[in-house]
Amino acid sequence: MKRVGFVGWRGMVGSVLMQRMMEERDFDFIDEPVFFTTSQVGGAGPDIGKSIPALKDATNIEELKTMDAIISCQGGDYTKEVFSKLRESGWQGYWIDAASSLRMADDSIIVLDPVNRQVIDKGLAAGVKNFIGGNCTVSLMLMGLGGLFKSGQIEWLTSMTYQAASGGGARHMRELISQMGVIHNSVADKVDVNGAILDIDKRVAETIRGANMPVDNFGVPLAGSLIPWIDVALENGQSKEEWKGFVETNKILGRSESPIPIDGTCVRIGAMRCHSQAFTIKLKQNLPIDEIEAMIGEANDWVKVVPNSRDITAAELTPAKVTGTLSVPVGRLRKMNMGGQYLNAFSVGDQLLWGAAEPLRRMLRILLEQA
Ligand SMILES: NC(=O)C1=CN([C@@H]2O[C@H](COP(=O)(O)OP(=O)(O)OC[C@H]3O[C@@H](n4cnc5c(N)ncnc54)[C@H](OP(=O)(O)O)[C@@H]3O)[C@@H](O)[C@H]2O)C=CC1
Ligand SMILES: N[C@@H](CC(=O)OP(=O)(O)O)C(=O)O
Repeated sequence: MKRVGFVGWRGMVGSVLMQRMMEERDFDFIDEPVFFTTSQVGGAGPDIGKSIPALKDATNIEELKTMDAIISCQGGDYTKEVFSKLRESGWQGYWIDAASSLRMADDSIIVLDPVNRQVIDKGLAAGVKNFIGGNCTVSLMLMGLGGLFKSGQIEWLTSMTYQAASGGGARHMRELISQMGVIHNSVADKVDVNGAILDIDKRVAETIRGANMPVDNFGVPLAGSLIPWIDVALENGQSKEEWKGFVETNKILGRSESPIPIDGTCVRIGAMRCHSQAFTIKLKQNLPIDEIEAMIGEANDWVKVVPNSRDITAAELTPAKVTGTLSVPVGRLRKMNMGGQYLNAFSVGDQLLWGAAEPLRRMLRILLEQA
């Protein structure tokens, strides 16, 4: 692969992508990395340990056309503005994208190679050129429960999510921290000197509801609260985030013709960058728990079964533990009161790594290694 273009490399997802590409020495496989920008044309690109040209205009189709592959973490608006013009110009290169805009298009594949490498390979052989990263909750669910999906044991599944602030972008992460600070400041004189808890609680509640809470990005307080709605509303009452759980999962698994029913409620909580999910899984058979644990744990190198005991769960199955790592722990595995075919599970994963940047990085690497 001679020339690879990078768009959106300095954003939050793009920065994690750059970090991972450096760690894995992916740039060693690229003859000419070219960095683009929508705002800093002519400026300096990132330090990747080899010389690169000055930043190029990410909307210049003639420049983009000279790339063998382009990887974009710039966002859906950019993709909508540039992608079709680029294809209409006759460009035949590979397009790898973090944005959701092209995910459900017939000529694109949603990439998560530890789960759907066969779908990717088949697509490459058939000449598919568009490879899109999946929604973060979907990718993290499949990294965690991939073994159960692969075994064909899932009849249906619900996912109740606990999604981090980072899913909204960097400004949302900052706002969550500011909200936490405003809350603490409102009771600092009482909380640190053992003040009466009901007075503290009253002032905290007033602060959370008050005009001083910074809510420009979330629209409402998240710290000390939660938001049981992510993304826009659909006519059937689902949020778009909930809709993605069904359509994207089945597309990734290559079973859009005979889809597995999946639904749930997506909730924003005050974690920084780890999404957690609680699952109710209806199995096709009453399998023993140790068999289920083996299926889950053997599916890929990153999933880790956490024993269903309190201390290990509290230590291992949390955003605090997982953040910044590629590990995807799955725990709380137990049969439910509804019967032996009903399995409870809980997973945690970093939504900027497996949820966003890592599947893109690995797709680029697949292309680089086959070139
Ligand atoms: N956030 C998430 O969890 C996920 C996001 N995605 C997709 O990735 C896209 C990008 O998301 P995200 O990385 O959060 O977006 P960011 O807002 O962090 O970055 C997007 C672009 O904003 C520009 N920008 C302007 N000011 C700054 C600044 N101070 N620092 C860095 N960049 C700046 C950069 O473009 P330029 O250099 O051209 O100015 C950058 O590439 C999303 O729109 C979405 O489609 C996908 C999965 C998860
Ligand atoms: N919607 C996700 C983040 C995201 O960017 O999703 P998508 O790539 O499907 O637009 C969240 O808020 O947590």
